[in-house]
Formats: sequence, structure tokens, C-alpha cells
Amino acid sequence: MINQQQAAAPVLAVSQLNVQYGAFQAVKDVSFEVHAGEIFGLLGPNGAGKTSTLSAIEGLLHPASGSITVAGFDIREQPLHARANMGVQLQATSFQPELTISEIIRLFASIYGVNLKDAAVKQKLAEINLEEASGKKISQLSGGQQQRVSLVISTIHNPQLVLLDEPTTGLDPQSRRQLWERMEHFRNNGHAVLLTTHSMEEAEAVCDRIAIIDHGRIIAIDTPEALIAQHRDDPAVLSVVRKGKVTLEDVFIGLTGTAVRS
Ligand SMILES: Nc1ncnc2c1ncn2[C@@H]1O[C@H](COP(=O)(O)OP(=O)(O)OP(=O)(O)O)[C@@H](O)[C@H]1O
Repeated sequence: MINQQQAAAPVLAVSQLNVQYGAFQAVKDVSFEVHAGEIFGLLGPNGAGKTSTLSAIEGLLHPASGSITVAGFDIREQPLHARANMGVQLQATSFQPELTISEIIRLFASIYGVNLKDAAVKQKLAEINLEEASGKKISQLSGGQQQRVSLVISTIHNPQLVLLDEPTTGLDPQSRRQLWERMEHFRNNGHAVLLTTHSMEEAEAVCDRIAIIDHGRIIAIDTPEALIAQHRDDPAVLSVVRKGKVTLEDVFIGLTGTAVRS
């Protein structure tokens, strides 16, 4: 039986994370947790440190200090266990161009040690409305279709945590909605989703909680609604409001400033 403490244990715990590139510190004392059944958004201007944070979680870079656990496994001490519990969305260019979609799904399933029968592959493709495309190559799909295939592959081993780096950039509203539904489906089945996005509309629409990161530091963390409520009367927020209604984007710009980052 799961006791209360186990039930409340975060799927992802990032504590006092510092990432350094030579003399430059890209991530400064970043701490946050993502729980089962939660979509958590990491928001920040260009160069804020989002991808560096994600890369540290994936174990792709060695942090200067701090700790990261996935499903209770330390990414540095038990990297295989930690990675077995996380799914990372890959770019379409990472997939073998000569294989068909169903072959790629089978290939990744076998890499993860998942025995996927033909019917299960069909079912996965049906879930993302791509049954007809099973014989196509990845380059023959639209951007939205490629993203859906990529999400299926990243979750093929049923990981507790899914990491998505700007998953909906460049998608049309229909494709974006469909991807949001896939994320929500995953969240509703008790998994944890961590995504980065530049779309405040997306963050408001799908994220249960968000962290705003700027110059490597988390400067705000809460639900989108709570952040709007807390900052709606800040002079810096009021000065950027358009059309009279305070949005998450106004709060984001109020907190991070109007200067364009290089
Ligand atoms: N390999 C690297 N070597 C040196 N500096 C790097 C390296 N990777 C990233 N940086 C720097 O670290 C900072 C954070 O970069 P990072 O890619 O994490 O930001 P980001 O928030 O993901 O930005 P974006 O929204 O533009 O993708 C930036 O100033 C970037 O130039």
C-alpha cells in the first residue's frame, strides 16, 4: 500500500541546481518539484537557462552543483534508473529517415525493452490519428504529425516523467490543441510533464504550475492564475497591459522586463 508520504513524493525534484559554461553561470540555485498528475511549465526569455536546466535533468550535462532525482533516482548516481523513468521528446531529424513511422515506433520500443505487437503499434497510431500514415517516412509528415509521433515515442516505455522542450513551436492551432490533449491525457493518467514554452497562451491553457526563470534564476513559481492575481497591480505589469485585461504575458513581461534578450 502507498503511504501518504510516498504518494506525495515528487516525480522530479531539482534542488539548488547550478550550471556553469566555463566562467559563465547559466543556471543559478534553481529548485523546483514536479508531481504525478501535473503539467509544469518552465518559462523564460531567450537565454534564461531553460534548456540548460532540461539538459541537466536529462543527464546530458554535468551540473556544477545541486541534485536532481527522477522517480527517486539520483540522475548522477543512478542514471540508468533515472532515465528509465523519463521520456524525452526528440526532434524529427533524430529519427532514422529510411524507416517508416511504424518501424521507428517498433525500433524505439525495442530499445526501451517494450514488446509492442502489431496491434499495439496500430493502436498508438490511431490515438494520434495517424493510422493511415504508418507506411510513411517521417519526412513525409507535417510538423504537427511529426510532433505527435515524437510524443508517442517519448512515452513508449510509459515513463513517470516526460520532458518537452518547446513542443508546439511552429504548429498551427489545430495541431497545437491536439498536442495539448496528448499532454493532458498523459497528466490525467498520473504522469508528470515538464515543458518549456515561449507561449504564455499555452502556459495558461495547459500548465497546472509554472516557474518563470530569468538570468538563470527562478523569480516566480505558482499556478498561472495565482501569479496573475499576485502581480495584477504591480506598476510594471500595469504599464504593459493591452486591451485592459491582465494576462500571464503581462505578468511575465512585468517580471522579466521589456528588453529584448540577445
Ligand atoms: N554550450 C554552451 N556554452 C556556453 N554557453 C552556453 C552553452 N549553452 C548555453 N549557453 C548560454 O547559457 C545561457 C542559457 O542558455 P539556455 O539555452 O539554457 O537558455 P534558454 O532559456 O533555453 O534559451 P532559449 O529560449 O533561447 O532557448 C545563454 O546565455 C546561452 O548563451
